[in-house]
Amino acid sequence: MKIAIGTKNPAKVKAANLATKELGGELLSVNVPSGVSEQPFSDEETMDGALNRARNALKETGADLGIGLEGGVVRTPYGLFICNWGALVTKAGESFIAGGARIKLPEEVAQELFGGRELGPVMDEYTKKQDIRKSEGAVGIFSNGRITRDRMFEHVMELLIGQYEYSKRA
Ligand SMILES: O=P(O)(O)OP(=O)(O)OP(=O)(O)OC[C@H]1O[C@@H](n2cnc3c(O)ncnc32)[C@H](O)[C@@H]1O
Ligand SMILES: [Mg+2]
Repeated sequence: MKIAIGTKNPAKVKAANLATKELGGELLSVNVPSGVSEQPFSDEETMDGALNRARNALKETGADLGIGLEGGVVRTPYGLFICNWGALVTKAGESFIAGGARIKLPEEVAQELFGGRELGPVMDEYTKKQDIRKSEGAVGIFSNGRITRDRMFEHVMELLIGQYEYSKRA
């Protein structure tokens, strides 16, 4: 079985390794367009991004399964929260979707996003570190390291793999 993930981001690829561990086969990673803005601003847009990445990864590689993981933000009455969505699509055209953990962004970070900036560079500036999005992520920083971005996406992967398995049960 060939499984393709639509990104080269190491935090996402690390999480996607769970698919080959659980289902067997090999993992391919390819950079594909998400078809949504660089900084998705709603659940719907972030879900679309995840699905597009999964479908594009499948198309690009001819794999059996395609995976897309996408990060975004959502406005709530309690502030701006990060949101995360994953999609798994099969060659036969089935698709599964699952969501990940949410955590509120500090007001000063949220203001930068409302100003049109992307979370990735804003987080690097805020933490004075480089490429936070490829390691612990905003979720790791603001949860004091308890839930890192790869672990958060691993949880999404468990939900995707589980739904796929459930659909195949005898
Ligand atoms: O290479 P890709 O797969 O695009 O990985 P990415 O880190 O850019 O991830 P997304 O496109 O899914 O995320 C959309 C935007 O939100 C940023 N982002 C999302 N989650 C983040 C996190 O946990 N920490 C830092 N930046 C994050 C990210 O850098 C983008 O600007
Ligand atoms: Mg991106």
